[in-house]
Amino acid sequence: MEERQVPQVTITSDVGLEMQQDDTVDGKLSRKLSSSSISSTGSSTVESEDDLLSDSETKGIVDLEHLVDSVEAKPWWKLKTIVHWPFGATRRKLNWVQLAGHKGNFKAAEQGTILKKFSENEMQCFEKLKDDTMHPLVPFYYGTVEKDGESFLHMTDLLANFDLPNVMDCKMGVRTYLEDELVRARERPKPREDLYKKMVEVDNDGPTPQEHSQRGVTKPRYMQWRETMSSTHTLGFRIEGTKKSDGTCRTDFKRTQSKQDVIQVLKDFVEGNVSIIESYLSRLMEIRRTLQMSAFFKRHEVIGSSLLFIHDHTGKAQIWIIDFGKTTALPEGQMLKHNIPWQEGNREDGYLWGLENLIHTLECVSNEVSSEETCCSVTKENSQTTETDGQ
Ligand SMILES: Nc1ncnc2c1ncn2[C@@H]1O[C@H](COP(=O)(O)OP(=O)(O)OP(=O)(O)O)[C@@H](O)[C@H]1O
Ligand SMILES: O=P(O)(O)O[C@@H]1[C@H](O)[C@H](O)[C@@H](OP(=O)(O)O)[C@H](OP(=O)(O)O)[C@H]1O
Repeated sequence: MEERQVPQVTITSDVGLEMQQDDTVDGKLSRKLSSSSISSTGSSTVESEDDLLSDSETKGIVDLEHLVDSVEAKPWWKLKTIVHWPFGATRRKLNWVQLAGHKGNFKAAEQGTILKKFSENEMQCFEKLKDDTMHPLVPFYYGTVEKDGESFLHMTDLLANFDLPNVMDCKMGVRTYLEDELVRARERPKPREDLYKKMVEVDNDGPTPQEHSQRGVTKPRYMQWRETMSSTHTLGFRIEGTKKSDGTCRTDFKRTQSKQDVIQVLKDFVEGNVSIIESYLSRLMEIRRTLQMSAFFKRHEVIGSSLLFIHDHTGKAQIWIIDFGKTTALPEGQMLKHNIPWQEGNREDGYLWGLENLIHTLECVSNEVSSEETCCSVTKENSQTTETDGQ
């Protein structure tokens, strides 16, 4: 698969953002996304499908606009829920990568924090998560901030404590759209040309003859196609993107479907480092334990949420649960199992089933890497024996 150089984005607290390389995202010129492309913030539930635009250039290294005018200048925002705000900021550098989602959704903030475009739904999730066992698994949430009528969610930048981090976004669950979206599309089908184009780019045989002739596909149809093309359908998770410390960034995993293909991507991501794999495995098991105990998790349909894997050369490896834009509360008294098949109406998301498969897939990576190491050391020993024999 194609690998692209990642432009280094340097963010400083006093001078804002400096691009050290060219302003490209996945090899194309980055551009501002239409403000209507905010469906990931949860607002798609109230918009008709044709109000939404999509952007195939949304993933990769992003030009994070810094909203702080200067360290000395009076900050423009109004903190609604202040937990902690380190105003005595010092100059810092940050290489930031956005592996999924919509471009323009994130802004740089001070000292290890970022701002994400406000979504009422996600905000409510963060508020509820404060009192849940899942709290240590999600970015720390500081509250909302406002600027010129635009609101943001202020949270920990999970990359901040890593040195040249390797990052991977893994979208969890067997379903990536809300049941509501399906109902709306059925009542008022709105074929979208942008989604049609994205589909054709990957597979010209993807659209039906009718979709070809109208040059449009509906959102759920596109999302379902994405699920079946990738491992979402078969494994309950899919890799959205990876960025490695050497600067290579890959977001072209739309056809990464088989377990063996996923193993290959994971292996490449961890570069055969057994200790990193072990750290990730133990964190995944901790996540599984925590989710099984979480009241929040039981009472929410978790759609489109990702596990963000981060490790660096120091051996530090961690995973967090991110993106609650489409995580929605169930009616009072209803609970989900998260590991049974989805049937329209039951709102099951297959999250725990996907997590189980992800753990198993990573264990396969561990086994493969270990057996390659054993195989290598046996080969080495043999060649040493041969060399000695030959002397
Ligand atoms: N707290 C964080 N710290 C560091 N990186 C983050 C954080 N939150 C998100 N990211 C980066 O941004 C990407 C997109 O995040 P997220 O999924 O929250 O955005 P989104 O626009 O809601 O996405 P989608 O449209 O898929 O719902 C992630 O893949 C990750 O690379
Ligand atoms: O990964 P792709 O192939 O680029 O497809 C996008 C991806 O599935 C996003 O998760 C989705 O946003 P939501 O999760 O917010 O629905 C977006 O919908 P959109 O085009 O309506 O924004 C899709 O276009």
